[in-house]
Amino acid sequence: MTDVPENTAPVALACEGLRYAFGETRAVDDLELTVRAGEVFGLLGPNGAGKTTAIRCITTLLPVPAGMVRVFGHDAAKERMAVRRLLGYVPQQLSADAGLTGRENVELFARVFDVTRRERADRVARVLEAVGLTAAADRLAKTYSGGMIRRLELAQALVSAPRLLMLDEPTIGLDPIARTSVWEHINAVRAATGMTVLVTTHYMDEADQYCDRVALMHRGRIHALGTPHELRSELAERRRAEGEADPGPTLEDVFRDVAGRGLDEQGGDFRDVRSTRRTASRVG
Ligand SMILES: Nc1ncnc2c1ncn2[C@@H]1O[C@H](COP(=O)(O)OP(=O)(O)OP(=O)(O)O)[C@@H](O)[C@H]1O
Repeated sequence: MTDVPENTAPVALACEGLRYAFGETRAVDDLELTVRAGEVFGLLGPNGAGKTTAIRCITTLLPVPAGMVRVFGHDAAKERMAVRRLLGYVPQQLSADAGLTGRENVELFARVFDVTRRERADRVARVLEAVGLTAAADRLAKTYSGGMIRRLELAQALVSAPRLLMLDEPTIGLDPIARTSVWEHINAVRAATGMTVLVTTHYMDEADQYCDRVALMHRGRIHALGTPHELRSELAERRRAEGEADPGPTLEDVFRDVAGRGLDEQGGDFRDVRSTRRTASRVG
């Protein structure tokens, strides 16, 4: 499905016919996606849908063997460094070093991203403040809770002042209070900077609450796309037409409707995701 939203903001991310296969497995299969500048865009889908693979292609960690990925007009296959400079990325795996303090962790990223020496201390202090870690900045990361680790990783990704922030399951394994806190910090930075956010999550309630638009991905492709409200309304409408009395479908109902039986076949159900992030428990 090609998406050209009415939103006239510049295109932050465009994937056209993106494909990536691991041997016989087509992890990403003709992916078409347009994310506008300033959006919080949710890429949803069951385990194995291809979300992480797509993110790795966009972040240039995997090549783009077929199709096109553009980040603010830069071709991810041909202009890898230009794309990397525009991106912040928080992967599913742990990216913070438990043996360093919060501040040292962020400083490391600032150096990797060539933040000038003159700017560095100030920039590091600002992102630590933006994620609510100023008071804990000089404690070792191994003393942090899972939620603090996630916010530290957010600070690491923010220190290069990215225009597109990519978050792969930023709240997995966190308690509801920590989840809310992570989202509040993401939203505050987005409001302050106009940054675009692409996020994957298995939590439909979060997607509904915090994403401007969502795409439901299944077997490498986008099967539904719109605002959470639009997707819920479409399903409600369809169910009414079929004579089904429905109190109002949730985004989870939409997800089940789209993915259908495929979920069971794959053995992956977003509600059954128990793959609690190792990082938080290991370090937190
Ligand atoms: N390194 C790899 N080698 C072989 N197959 C892989 C590899 N990484 C992913 N795959 C396969 O590619 C498909 C897409 O996986 P991917 O991790 O992108 O899905 P996902 O939507 O991010 O899943 P999850 O929600 O569990 O993170 C799956 O069938 C997966 O088994």
